[in-house]
Amino acid sequence: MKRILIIDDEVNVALLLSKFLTRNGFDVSTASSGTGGMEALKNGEFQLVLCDFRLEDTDGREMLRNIKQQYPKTGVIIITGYSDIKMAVELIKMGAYDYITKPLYPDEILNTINKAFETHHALVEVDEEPQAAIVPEKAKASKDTKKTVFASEFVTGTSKASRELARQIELVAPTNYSVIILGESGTGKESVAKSIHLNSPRHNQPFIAMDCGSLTKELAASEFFGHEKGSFTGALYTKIGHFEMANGGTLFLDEVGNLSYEIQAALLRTVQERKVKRIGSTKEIDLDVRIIIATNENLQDGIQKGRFREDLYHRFNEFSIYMPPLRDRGHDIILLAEHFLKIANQELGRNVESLSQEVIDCFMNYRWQGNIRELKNVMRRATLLTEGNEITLKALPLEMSTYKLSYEPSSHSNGHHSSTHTEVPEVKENRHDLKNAALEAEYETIIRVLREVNFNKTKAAEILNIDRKTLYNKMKAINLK
Ligand SMILES: Nc1ncnc2c1ncn2[C@@H]1O[C@H](COP(=O)(O)OP(=O)(O)OP(=O)(O)O)[C@@H](O)[C@H]1O
Repeated sequence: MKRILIIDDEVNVALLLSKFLTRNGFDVSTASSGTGGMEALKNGEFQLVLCDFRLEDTDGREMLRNIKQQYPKTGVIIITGYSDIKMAVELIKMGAYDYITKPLYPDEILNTINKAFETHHALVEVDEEPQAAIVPEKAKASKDTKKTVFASEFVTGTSKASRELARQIELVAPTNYSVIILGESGTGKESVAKSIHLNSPRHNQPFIAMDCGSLTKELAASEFFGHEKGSFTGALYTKIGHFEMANGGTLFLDEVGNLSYEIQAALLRTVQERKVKRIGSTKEIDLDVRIIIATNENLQDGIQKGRFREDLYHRFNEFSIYMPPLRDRGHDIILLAEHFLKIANQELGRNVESLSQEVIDCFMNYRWQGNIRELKNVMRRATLLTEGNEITLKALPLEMSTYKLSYEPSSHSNGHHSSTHTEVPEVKENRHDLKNAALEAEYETIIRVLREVNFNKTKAAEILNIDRKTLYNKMKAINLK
């Protein structure tokens, strides 16, 4: 029998909770003070303690500390009077399994308790395994590697905006809060979602990213909830949905603003009930998934126009993070550029060392509509095009060189400004010139294909459907040979 101890000095609350949990099959005892609670723990074995944060003789923090010290295997859920993210972080860091806020909703309590028991059960099993010492170590090593690899790929930045972003990630990561990440395309929303996951207690569970922007109405339900073989025409195999895949971990939903109203309703139901059923199945699967969503449009606007459900928005919006556009991240632009230069050097077997002052000026003043993703592409391409040690304006896309003509170099331009104009490739100032656009597209395609085939020109020519000689000529024309 699963044993629970409720510690609450509001006797009526304790009694009601006790009755409700007993009806649901638990063996429940109650205590009305901290001292009484510790006494009860001494006399009986409890797997779980539900403890009110405010007690007459002590508080939840103190109780948690004592219980964790004396009964480390006992799970603790704290009941608090109000939702306070700082406190949630602190309690979870101290080892609380979770916390519930008042007013108490029976379903929510039961869900949290059931989840806690599942985890508790798993822990006991690991402890009792003969190779217990090896299993957790292995698990720890792999999750630590994941974290380390990600940390080496993620540039935190030093600008005010980046420091604030880092602070918010640190604050929300350890909790179970749903998070909305708002920001322009390419600002790093998915990277931040991953960072939250990897810094949360779920870090060794799956992180599943789902691009809702590309989902058709027909496919969406299947993608979210999965389906059984034969449940509709075309369902040739059983498919596991993204909710199920992410179970225990984090589900990241990108571009949620594009989901149809029906799917939004189904999503809300699943999130509320914490259960999922594959299409064509009657079996309900319990879910424990943290949801992080991203959008580059204003969801409030979607709500007003009746395109996005307000209840779903509030369900997701337990915490929101605003991603700064790259152009507002000051010197981070250069830190990121240098980071991408290092990666491109490794990928392309190059040894390009730095950016010229003109390139730095251009980067600091450019609009970066594609944000970090655009910078990453620009750096990859510039590294490929650079023969010497330093990336110069010549290696930047036409669009950027043209853009350069419209900005005033910043004060740290080092006096090299006058020479830059001779280095700028011949481009028309009209950015919408169709010929430029066509050239640009051709350029991008050639580089992409060359990379895909590891710079094998015969293969590249085949894919591009041109003869080798034409490819050579084109490569020469764009400085690639
Ligand atoms: N802080 C960072 N450090 C290094 N690379 C980053 C960082 N943030 C984002 N990137 C890289 O920039 C690219 C775009 O990032 P990401 O996909 O997270 O952006 P996004 O805002 O989710 O984009 P979209 O709106 O198009 O879905 C990715 O290749 C990612 O690896």
